[in-house]
Formats: sequence, C-alpha cells, structure tokens
Amino acid sequence: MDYKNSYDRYWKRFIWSFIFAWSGLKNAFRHEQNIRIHFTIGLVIIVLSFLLNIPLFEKIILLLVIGVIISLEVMNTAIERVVDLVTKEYHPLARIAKDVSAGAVLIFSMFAVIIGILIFYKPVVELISNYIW
Ligand SMILES: Nc1ncnc2c1ncn2[C@@H]1O[C@H](COP(=O)(O)OP(=O)(O)OP(=O)(O)O)[C@@H](O)[C@H]1O
Repeated sequence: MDYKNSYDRYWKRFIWSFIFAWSGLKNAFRHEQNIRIHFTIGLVIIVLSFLLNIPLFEKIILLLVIGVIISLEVMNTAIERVVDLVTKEYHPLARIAKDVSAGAVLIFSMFAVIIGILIFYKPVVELISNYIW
C-alpha cells in the first residue's frame, strides 16, 4: 500500500510539474513581446521550409534552432523576473544580470540567422532564378 501511495504521489508530482510549467509559459508568452516575435518568426520559418521543400534533416535543424531560441527567451524572462524580485532599485549587478542574460539570447539568435541563411540561400536563389527565367 505504501508503494501504491508513493507511486500516486510520484505521478501527481509529475503531472503537476507540467501544469506549473504550462502556466509559466502562458505567463511569459502573454508578457514578453520578444517571445511572441520569436514564436511568430519560428512559425513562418517552418511554413517556408515546407513551401520550399527543404530536406527533412535541415527541417530538423530548423526546429532545433527555433526550440533553443524560444527556450533561451523563456529562461531570460525568468532571470529578469528574479532580478526584479531582488531589487526594484537601480543596481549595477541587476543591470549586468539582465544584460548578460539578454546577451545569451542575442548570441544564439546571430548563429540562428547564419544557419537560416545557409539552409535557405540555395532554395531561395533557385526559386528566384526559376521565376525570372
Ligand atoms: N534594477 C535595475 N538596475 C539596473 N539596471 C536595470 C535594472 N532593471 C533593468 N535595468 C536595465 O534596463 C534594461 C531594460 O530592463 P527592463 O527590465 O525594463 O527590460 P527587459 O530586461 O528587456 O525586460 P522586459 O522584457 O520585461 O521589458 C536592462 O537590460 C538593464 O540594462
């Protein structure tokens, strides 16, 4: 019976952790413009990858990159909230924490742009040349 109880507790905790995570995502999506922008760009990229017949392996890379960027944005939001919780006053460490956290998103976004150009360059050039000739 003890085993049964702890099993139930384990699954309840597991399910509740998803509910809490979903609630955090809803909050971040509602309040963070950058997350909405990255989400929209991600959707556009996925639709374009189907329209331009991008190979499956490259589609998987694009999905991975989009997932990492949105996750980084969510993590950046969490750091911003913790900093705001610690101090509402101006503090050089608060500035550094927020700026460094935003810097992490910026670095990956720049690599994402390079990956996007490498993947889309050839199909887009082919599409344009087919359209012109
Ligand atoms: N408590 C603080 N002390 C010092 N500088 C701060 C503080 N809070 C914010 N800043 C600076 O202001 C910038 C903008 O911060 P703010 O929290 O307004 O926007 P954000 O970090 O982009 O968050 P949000 O996306 O919610 O607007 C930060 O990147 C940081 O440089």
